Amino acid sequence: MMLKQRPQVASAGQSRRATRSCSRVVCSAQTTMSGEVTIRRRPPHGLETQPCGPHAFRVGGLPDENKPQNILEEIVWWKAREVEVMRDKQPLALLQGLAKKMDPPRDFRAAIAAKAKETGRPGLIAEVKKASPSKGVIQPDFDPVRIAKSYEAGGAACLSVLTDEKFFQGSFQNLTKIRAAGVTCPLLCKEFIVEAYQVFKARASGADAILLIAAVLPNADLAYFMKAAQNLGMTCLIEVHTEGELARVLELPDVEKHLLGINNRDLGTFKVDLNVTKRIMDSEWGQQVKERGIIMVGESGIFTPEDVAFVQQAGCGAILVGESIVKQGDIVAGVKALLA
Ligand SMILES: O=P(O)(O)OC[C@@H](O)[C@@H](O)c1c[nH]c2ccccc12
Repeated sequence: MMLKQRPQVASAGQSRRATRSCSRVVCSAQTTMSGEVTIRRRPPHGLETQPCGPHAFRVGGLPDENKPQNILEEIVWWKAREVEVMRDKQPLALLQGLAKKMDPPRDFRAAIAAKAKETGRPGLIAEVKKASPSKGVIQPDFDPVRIAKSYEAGGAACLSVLTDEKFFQGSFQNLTKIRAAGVTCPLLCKEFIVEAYQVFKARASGADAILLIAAVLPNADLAYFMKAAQNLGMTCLIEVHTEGELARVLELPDVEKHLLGINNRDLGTFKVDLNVTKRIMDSEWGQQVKERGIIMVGESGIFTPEDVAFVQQAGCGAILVGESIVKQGDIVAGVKALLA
């Protein structure tokens, strides 16, 4: 099959100008087509200038460009520090040893494909989610193991477990606990991965799959983390939010062996719009996803069976759902109703 050309990517000079002219918001028109990474991995004047990490020391009075442009950038800057601290407590060599001793990972992609085939509906990745930066606490009565078991009983194909502590009130221990409780669904480690260290941490905590965010990671990093995950037997869910990002990630080697996802939530503005999935799947890049048989996951803002039908119609073979099911009194019934 002929691979079509990627949309024009703005030159480095153009994109620097664009970043400066819209400092605090993500420039949707610009990023929709280019697919270039606009998230900066470090504050321009260094991590010591940020209120992140365990060190109270902080340089004040610096220019605005040293403030994160949106929540995603703030999270990524925090992660840089968090990983340093984790590495001090648990060196990589130790983690690699632990990862080796784990039971082999389960096939995340196959579980989704099998469930979709069995039910004729998109395979559900049900998210164990206590809180989020946009909604605050979603489920105050948060028992991760009870929630995970209910998701499985309700018919989820796979589970997603948020491990970020600061912004989502999750933890790696939740992942470990859910795995130890005998849940058989494959587990996705929902983390903001910026270092290979976190890939090993995910596997050592019992994950079968990891999330990689195209808005944060250029293709060289995505390819590297995909290799690291593959070497450990894990699958990747590569998340995009624009046509340009999709065009870019479709060039990654072996991408068919993994999953792609479209996040309906703009992580710059928190706006959720299911039409993002429809628009991207209707583009020539969405067409390519269908032709190459890649499983696309519709992510975020899915509340009703009509929403499920809408993203299925758009071409999604799977859905990633948190809020609408985690806040149900009867989670088993809630999952069944969503998939009805
Ligand atoms: O709670 P919702 O709207 O159903 O969304 C779930 C999931 O898609 C969302 O939590 C998510 C999608 N991509 C992410 C990346 C990081 C953190 C969280 C996410």
